[in-house]
Amino acid sequence: MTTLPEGYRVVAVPRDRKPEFHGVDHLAFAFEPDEKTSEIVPDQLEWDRTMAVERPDGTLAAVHASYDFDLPVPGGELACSGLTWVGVRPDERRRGLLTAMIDTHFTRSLARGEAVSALFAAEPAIYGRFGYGCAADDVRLKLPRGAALRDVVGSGDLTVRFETLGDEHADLVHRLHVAAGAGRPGWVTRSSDALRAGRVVDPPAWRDGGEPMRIVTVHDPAGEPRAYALLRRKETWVDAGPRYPVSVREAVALDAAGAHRLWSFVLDLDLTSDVSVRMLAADDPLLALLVDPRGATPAFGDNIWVRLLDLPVALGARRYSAPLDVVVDVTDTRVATNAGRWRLRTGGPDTQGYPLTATRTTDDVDLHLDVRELGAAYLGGRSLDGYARAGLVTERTPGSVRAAASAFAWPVAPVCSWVF
Ligand SMILES: CC(=O)SCCNC(=O)CCNC(=O)[C@H](O)C(C)(C)COP(=O)(O)OP(=O)(O)OC[C@H]1O[C@@H](n2cnc3c(N)ncnc32)[C@H](O)[C@@H]1OP(=O)(O)O
Repeated sequence: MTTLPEGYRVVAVPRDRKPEFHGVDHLAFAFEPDEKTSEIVPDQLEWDRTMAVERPDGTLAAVHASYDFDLPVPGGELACSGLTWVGVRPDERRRGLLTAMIDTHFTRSLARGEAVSALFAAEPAIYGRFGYGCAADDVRLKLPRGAALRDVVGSGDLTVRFETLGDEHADLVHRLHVAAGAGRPGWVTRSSDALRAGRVVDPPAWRDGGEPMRIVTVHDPAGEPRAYALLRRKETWVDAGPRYPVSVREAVALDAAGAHRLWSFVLDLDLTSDVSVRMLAADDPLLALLVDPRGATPAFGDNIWVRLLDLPVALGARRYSAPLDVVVDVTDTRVATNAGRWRLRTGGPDTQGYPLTATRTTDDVDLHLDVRELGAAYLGGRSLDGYARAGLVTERTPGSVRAAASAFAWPVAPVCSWVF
């Protein structure tokens, strides 16, 4: 049932309505790109996945879009609808427009065979009500210049290049990004040429007084790239001398030696005082290598949010860390086909872990939970046991929460390294 005001309707937005689509987003997010920025930044939207709410007079009141992604999950991956560009005109807020768009998004995603949706939340209070669970934390650091790292064998054999980031780096960045994230749940890669190109653009308006974006690449003795960081320094002088901050947009490494060489270089740039980096996995090698992690003032924030749209397909697409046989009673107020009792039973393990089948059942319930908590636990980085302690998962059969928590947990921490 639509929540829209009378006369409003959800419509698809073709590319020739791009200025109107962008116009709503500019009002919602309070920005207006200059001409040069619009020229430089590629159009990353997929125009068969752009939707809006149209007012009775034919103008647009709200927009959203999605990307066609493959979401890496523990031991596998599956088709995922990456919700993005959600915006409602300020004078149309709190009239149910987002709610209507979410229902459209779910219906269209399911029709395309996308069993999950994922997003980054502009504000964390928005999406839980729609069944999205925050499935990963990321770590943010502010490292003092010269922060010491533990030794890694082979780091000294690697060489570093420092260049201005340009279109010519798009391929290298994409290749290393894909390879470095192999096996990491949540590590969505840039799935189109436009998204790949968008990662290496740097319009002057984005620089906030800093230098153009640079790229540090680390190479093995054969010249093959092993790691990169995209970063910007900002010229800053105080009475005591230079205090340039360094801001890292993204840093990935294929192995420990690459990570060590990369960070050794980035942490030792002349004139600088500190290095800020965001969106690291909770088990990123940098955190293990730091001699004084406390000195890096670690903070964490919500990273990727996941929504199960087709429960049996989604749960069947990943692997599990331990055998499991439980009956869960799932509440889902928006996708009725997910709600109710499911038996989750694993089969014999393969090389990735234990496969699982979710089947309808009328057997007694072992535990109750909402689809939001299932989404949060889906990538293996959030504990169902922790949610039970918070009263968000209810155990009927003693031991069932612990069993489910052990099975859903995964040894590699989930994270997505970029906001889509
Ligand atoms: C994936 C992404 O793209 S994230 C980007 C999201 N966009 C933005 O933050 C841009 C600025 N904000 C907006 O455009 C809008 O305010 C939106 C999209 C956040 C919400 O759109 P609305 O049409 O106002 O939402 P809608 O009226 O459907 O609200 C549904 C419910 O969510 C609640 N809600 C909506 N936005 C928020 C919020 N930012 N914080 C807390 N609650 C919220 C509403 O109060 C309402 O609650 P209720 O059902 O208890 O009454």
